[in-house]
Amino acid sequence: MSDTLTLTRPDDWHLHLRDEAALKSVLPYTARQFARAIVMPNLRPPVTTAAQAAAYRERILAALPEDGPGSDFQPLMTMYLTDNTPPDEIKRAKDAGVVALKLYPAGATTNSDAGVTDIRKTYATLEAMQREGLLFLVHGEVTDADIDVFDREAVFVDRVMTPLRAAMPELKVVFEHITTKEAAQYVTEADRFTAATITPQHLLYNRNALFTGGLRPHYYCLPVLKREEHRQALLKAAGSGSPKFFLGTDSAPHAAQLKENSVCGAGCFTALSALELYAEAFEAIGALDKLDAFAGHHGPDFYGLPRNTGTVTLKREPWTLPSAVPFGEAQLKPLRGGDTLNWKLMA
Ligand SMILES: NC(=O)N[C@@H](CC(=O)O)C(=O)O
Ligand SMILES: [Zn+2]
Ligand SMILES: [Zn+2]
Repeated sequence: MSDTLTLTRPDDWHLHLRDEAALKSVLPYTARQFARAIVMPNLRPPVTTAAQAAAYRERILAALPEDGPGSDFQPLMTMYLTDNTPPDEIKRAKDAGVVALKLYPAGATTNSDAGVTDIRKTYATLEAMQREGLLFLVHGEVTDADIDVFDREAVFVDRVMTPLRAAMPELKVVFEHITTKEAAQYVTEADRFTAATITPQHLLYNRNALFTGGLRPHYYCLPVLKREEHRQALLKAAGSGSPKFFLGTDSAPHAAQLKENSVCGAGCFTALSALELYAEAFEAIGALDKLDAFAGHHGPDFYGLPRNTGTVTLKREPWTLPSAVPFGEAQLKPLRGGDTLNWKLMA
């Protein structure tokens, strides 16, 4: 049993950085752990144009430390797809360095009001993306009122993913933050144009974590945690070594007072200890040797980007995760805050 784990410098392929003071508070945590991250566009208002994405990238770069660790962090920008994103915006997006567009089914999650009401309305724009080589990142849940919250992802596979793949076979699609055995199986069996990200919380917890000793808002994210059989399927997929599965934390900060509220916002904040949490999950299934490729190879390979050079080191060294950190004027409570973690990322 090794006490040191050396990994290719990893990237986070699904991240929420927010904006302004919140951005300044959370960015250093990710910049310390990851070389690059795919930055989600669900700001208020959402990042729907190439110009907005370019401006957001400048605000992120301006919030980075000037030198030292994390100063070379690279944000990879995305745009928020709406029913009305014009196909000719895709060329402008590509020229502005945008790498992907994001599907939020209207009403599915945090800041998704401007999301897509019917994916068929966006097909002309998706065709332009397929042509230009931009990726399509999907929050894979249907939002129909008659579908049980726990079934939203499995129903999405049948109703949206399957027809989408048939209509747009060479569009690279990332099924984001998968949570079910149905999604894991779909991606496993799909061709090389389909991949998925998996979060640390969906590898470490099943839905019991939401209710242990009372309602636990900091474990609430979307798609919501599922039954143990689904967690097992995700662990199997992540630990399989398949290049279709890669790291995407979905670290999604919400002020503590909005999590610990009568209506709790969806999102788990994990940026502070992301690699440590993944190491814990991979170790639990005896797959630590698969973490390097999951965290550092499969993502850039699928996106068609170079792998990072350099390495990071995790040591088996217990440390206590802070129970809260500043978040602009507010406070932010990390998932597992106050707990002792067994792995520690070395500076
Ligand atoms: N995952 C979440 O629970 N929340 C994300 C949105 C998302 O990724 O769906 C957020 O922006 O807070
Ligand atoms: Zn999402
Ligand atoms: Zn997300």
